[in-house]
Amino acid sequence: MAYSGGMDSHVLLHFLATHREQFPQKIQIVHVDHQLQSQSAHWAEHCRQVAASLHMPFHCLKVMVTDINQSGLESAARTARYQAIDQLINDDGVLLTGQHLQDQSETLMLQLLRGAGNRGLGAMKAISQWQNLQIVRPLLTISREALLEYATTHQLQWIEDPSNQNTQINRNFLRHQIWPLLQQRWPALNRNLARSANNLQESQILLDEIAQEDLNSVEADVIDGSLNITKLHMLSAPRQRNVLRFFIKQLNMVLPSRINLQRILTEVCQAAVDGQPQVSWSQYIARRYQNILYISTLTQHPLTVLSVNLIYDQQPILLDAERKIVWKALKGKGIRAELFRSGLALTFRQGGEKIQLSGKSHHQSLKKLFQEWQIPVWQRDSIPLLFASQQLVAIVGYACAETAKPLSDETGWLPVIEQT
Ligand SMILES: Nc1ncnc2c1ncn2[C@@H]1O[C@H](COP(=O)(O)OP(=O)(O)OP(=O)(O)O)[C@@H](O)[C@H]1O
Repeated sequence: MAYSGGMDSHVLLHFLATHREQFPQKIQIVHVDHQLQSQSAHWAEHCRQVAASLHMPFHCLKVMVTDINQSGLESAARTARYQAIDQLINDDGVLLTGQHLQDQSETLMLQLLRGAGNRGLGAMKAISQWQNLQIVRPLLTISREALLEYATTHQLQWIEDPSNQNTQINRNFLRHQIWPLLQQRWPALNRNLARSANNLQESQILLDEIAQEDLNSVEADVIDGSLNITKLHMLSAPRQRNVLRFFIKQLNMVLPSRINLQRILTEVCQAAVDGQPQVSWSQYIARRYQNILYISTLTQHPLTVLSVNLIYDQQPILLDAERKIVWKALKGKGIRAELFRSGLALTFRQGGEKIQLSGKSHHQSLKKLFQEWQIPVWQRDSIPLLFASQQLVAIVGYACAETAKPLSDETGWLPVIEQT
């Protein structure tokens, strides 16, 4: 469980420690030292002592908080914290955190103030996923007053982080300046707002169910990051936006702003078929090739493979951070073993390449083949090519040459691209 040293997570820690025999899994305590304040090492020590006094296993992880400009300090610290904890927890472990009812209602209000859509307004889920990390929030329906009562009854000693008083931070401004006033008028404020968040979470489930159906109808392919634009246009405008957002989330990408989402739908999807419109956001890009919308990560094409001069065996070859070439042994197909003896050269398109494809009697230009296979223009330069004695013998992932083929009862080697 994530223990900041603050009151809420201290209550959770104390409850878990005093009821540990009721939990089948072993509970461990993790504190993250963000190193953002001068006292942070003292807090870490305080947390270690509290955990030791309750005989709980304790880990302290030090992190560097970066990328503050884009997301704000609170969010950058959270990302660094989750990344560090994710490294610590096993695949079957879950992380318990101490957010409570007021945290939930404040989150809803903060999302409302930034003009969030349905998903953001659903605020925090009792069980959610951050990359591979499963996060459980057992206190989400419990009021801060009830937690304070527990902490006082058990004489807990917690840390008051001075930055919690800084009303330059939006959440603190709401908490200290706005909430007391609202609560005077609406004593059930937190429960009511949390109920709204729950209702919105439920609406989101329905929207996701619709998006899931629509994903099939637009022939979305998560491996390629592609979908069919004609099919997309058969949906109503809100459904187009809904399915596109859902798809981008499935690709594990940051969602574009509403404006950029709309630009994808108008500028990219409605452009002339031969146009090359694109919209980029964060490190992602949406492009169109013919009738297909492609959404991908903007990667610099690394030419590291050029350091692999010649290939003599069927070992996997690392192309870049995401791709490798592996060899599939097949009877009568691919590249015959003998060609490896003098070495295969691996490179990318330079222009003017020709190949006689397996089963064909004539040569065709690579450019024509790429067009015929409808390979998006921007992907063409990153398709690995294999040469044997200056002759193109394989367009990796697509086809091999007739001249490289083994005899029908001989084993050949088919180069295939896999994710690393
Ligand atoms: N430095 C940290 N180390 C470990 N867990 C943390 C840390 N900061 C926050 N958390 C976890 O995230 C939850 C929410 O964080 P938030 O910043 O809202 O709380 P806090 O005011 O710092 O602490 P608390 O919620 O314990 O009073 C905490 O309850 C705790 O479980």
